[in-house]
Amino acid sequence: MIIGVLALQGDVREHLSALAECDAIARPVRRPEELDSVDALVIPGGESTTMSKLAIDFGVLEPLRKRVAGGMPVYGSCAGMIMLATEVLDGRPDQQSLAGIDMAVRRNAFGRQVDSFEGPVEIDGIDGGPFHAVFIRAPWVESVGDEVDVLGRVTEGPGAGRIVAVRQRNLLATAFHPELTGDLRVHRYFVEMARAADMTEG
Ligand SMILES: NC(=O)CC[C@H](N)C(=O)O
Repeated sequence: MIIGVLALQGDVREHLSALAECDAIARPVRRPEELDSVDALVIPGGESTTMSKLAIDFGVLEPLRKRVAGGMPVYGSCAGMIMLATEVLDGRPDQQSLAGIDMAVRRNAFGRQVDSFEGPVEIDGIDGGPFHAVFIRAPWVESVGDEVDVLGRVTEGPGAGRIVAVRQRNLLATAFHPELTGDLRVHRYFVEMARAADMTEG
């Protein structure tokens, strides 16, 4: 099983090394044929408006939408979470998303008060205590549909109570950046998700 990291823009290298540390085979994905050769995908943090524009330029937006709709396991962090949402609030009018997770996310939601902050986030299904979550011009999830599992919320500071980790079937998203803190638990969780999906597909 090979996990791709969407490498149009953003913190690609950090995700590749986190996945390697989880003993997963990982490689960057930019073009449709590279997407065809992976079984699962990580969409990194960065800037969702730029990423969506580059996805169109590289001809990979529609292929990505098809893979997401077809059940490929995807993990999106921060800008990646925005890319996975069905609805983007405070987005650019021409911003495109992959419409995988039935949720409305608000871009730069915490940023009205502070650019970045760090705090503890407990994630359902991941043991070992709360994450030290790093939020950088992060979105939060404003609302979710019935099929979405809320996995984590901010517990303190600006936006306490806001949803910042969700899962819908094979799609996982966090508003924070576990690839920046050396805590591999979210990546391990995703690698397990991807392996389980790979097994059921045969
Ligand atoms: N760290 C991040 O990924 C920031 C996300 C960025 N604010 C966006 O709108 O895409």
